[in-house]
Amino acid sequence: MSYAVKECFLTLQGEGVQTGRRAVFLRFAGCNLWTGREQDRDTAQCNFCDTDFVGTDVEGGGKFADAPTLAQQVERTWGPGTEDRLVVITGGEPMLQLDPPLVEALHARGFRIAVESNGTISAVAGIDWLCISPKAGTDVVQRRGNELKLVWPQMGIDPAEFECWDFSNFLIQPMDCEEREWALQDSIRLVMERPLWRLSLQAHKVIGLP
Ligand SMILES: C[S@@+](CC[C@H](N)C(=O)[O-])C[C@H]1O[C@@H](n2cnc3c(N)ncnc32)[C@H](O)[C@@H]1O
Ligand SMILES: Nc1nc2[nH]cc(C(=O)O)c2c(=O)[nH]1
Ligand code: SF4
Ligand SMILES: [Mg+2]
Repeated sequence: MSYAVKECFLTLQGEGVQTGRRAVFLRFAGCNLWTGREQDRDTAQCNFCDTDFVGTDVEGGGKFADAPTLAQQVERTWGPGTEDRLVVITGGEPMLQLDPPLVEALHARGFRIAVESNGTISAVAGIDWLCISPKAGTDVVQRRGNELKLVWPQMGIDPAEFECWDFSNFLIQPMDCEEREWALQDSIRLVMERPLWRLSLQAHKVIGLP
């Protein structure tokens, strides 16, 4: 299978339990909950997205004919060193494209594979760190993973409904939006009330990394 990649770049993981780790970000183009066009945002199933995932035009992006070619691009982006290699596969929705051959090709090059997914498509086997971020009104089928990261606030979602799902970590991430100060304060309130949850700030935005 070929892969449509928006961008591929080196940065620090800015979200969740792995915050601060050096990682190659592989961002796939396309999502099943929004077209990515601003004129469709209001009617989309997910309408607070902070990411441009349309096209294959940014640094390291493009169409990749097969898994080894794409894994080679990830390896090139990591640079020298074979220790502690980490790739974070995101999007758009990565589970539209991530498949067993790509998992195998990345593992063969010594990468641990982290994935950021909305959970509406079952995750492929072999992922080393799975982050699921549920969106209100969607059918989340992937109810097991390493971290559940809920962007907050979202109308029509009660965090309590996730607490029996099979995750090792539960995170609340304030929504980056016009009302971000209110989103932060309400996230703090929620974590204070429900100590199972931890606050995830988008550290990369604070320190000015992509
Ligand atoms: C751009 S999404 C791509 C991966 C996947 N489609 C998903 O939604 O999990 C990456 C992460 O950013 C989060 N996110 C998106 N928009 C956000 C916003 N405005 N504020 C805070 N987090 C946001 C998502 O919930 C997800 O955890
Ligand atoms: N530095 C950095 N960390 C991130 N963690 C999750 C991201 C995403 O867009 O999926 C992201 C991102 O876009 N940049
Ligand atoms: S599901 Fe993820 S990529 Fe898709 S629109 Fe929502 S936050 Fe953005
Ligand atoms: Mg991002």
